Amino acid sequence: MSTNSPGVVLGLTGGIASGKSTVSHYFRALGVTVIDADLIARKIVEPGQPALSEIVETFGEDVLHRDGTLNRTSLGERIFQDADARARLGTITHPRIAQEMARQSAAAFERGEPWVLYDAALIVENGLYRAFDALIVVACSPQTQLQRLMSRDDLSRTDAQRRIDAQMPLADKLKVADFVIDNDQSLDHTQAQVEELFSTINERVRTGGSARTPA
Ligand SMILES: CC(C)(COP(=O)(O)OP(=O)(O)OC[C@H]1O[C@@H](n2cnc3c(N)ncnc32)[C@H](O)[C@@H]1O)[C@@H](O)C(=O)NCCC(=O)NCCS
Ligand SMILES: Nc1ncnc2c1ncn2[C@@H]1O[C@H](COP(=O)(O)OP(=O)(O)OP(=O)(O)O)[C@@H](O)[C@H]1O
Repeated sequence: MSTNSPGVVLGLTGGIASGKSTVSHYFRALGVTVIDADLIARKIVEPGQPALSEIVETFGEDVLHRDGTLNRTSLGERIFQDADARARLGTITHPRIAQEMARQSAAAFERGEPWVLYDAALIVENGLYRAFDALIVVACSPQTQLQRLMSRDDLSRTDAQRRIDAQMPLADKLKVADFVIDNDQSLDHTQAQVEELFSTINERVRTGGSARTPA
């Protein structure tokens, strides 16, 4: 997800179900272009796409529905409990996701937008945080994360915990954060933080061409 871009690109990350999409929604409402890795990850595995053929070669026909679409539950069961399988899937999907994210950010800069946001769960895991002008980490307590994941995706405690454990602990992501959004409280509380951060970023980009805290 290296950006190499002419404009300012911020990363937005955090653990599964920590609230990245929720935060993205509030940034979008303020007019920010948010480039969503999960959405792109879905598009690149549509029937006919080369990534889907590579997934079938690697994981077998069991990861397909009868109609030829990807069985996400089946692939999820394989990869969330097996680090090697996750790595193999990443070699198929991540370069393609990165390429499409770069294409979308270039289009936003062509339109004259001063900065864009990349929403992706694995920015820190993949060592890509240095490629961003600044990194926003969405945080909530482990209990909140587990409860929200179980209820959103209708998962058992064991399956939800397995998905959480497939990612780096929040504490490690916080170490490399430039900005933290606390999403352990109400949605209003989160929205207010996004609005304040939006002003801070705009001001820094306008005056310094970067979103980081000036040295
Ligand atoms: C395994 C798949 C099919 C499961 O699909 P499912 O619909 O159940 O989940 P969804 O795509 O909505 O992902 C939900 C969340 O799971 C987490 N997640 C997804 N892939 C991974 C992974 N390889 N490692 C760790 N966490 C992951 C992320 O927090 C993501 O936001 C899907 O997640 C996938 O294709 N993953 C590979 C692409 C990828 O790495 N995506 C992460 C964004 S870069
Ligand atoms: N502050 C909040 N209060 C109550 N519910 C919330 C709050 N923030 C998020 N949620 C809910 O928690 C769930 C997870 O949030 P969200 O989908 O935004 O997380 P995410 O980080 O984008 O997840 P993923 O990593 O799977 O893409 C959703 O059902 C969402 O509606």
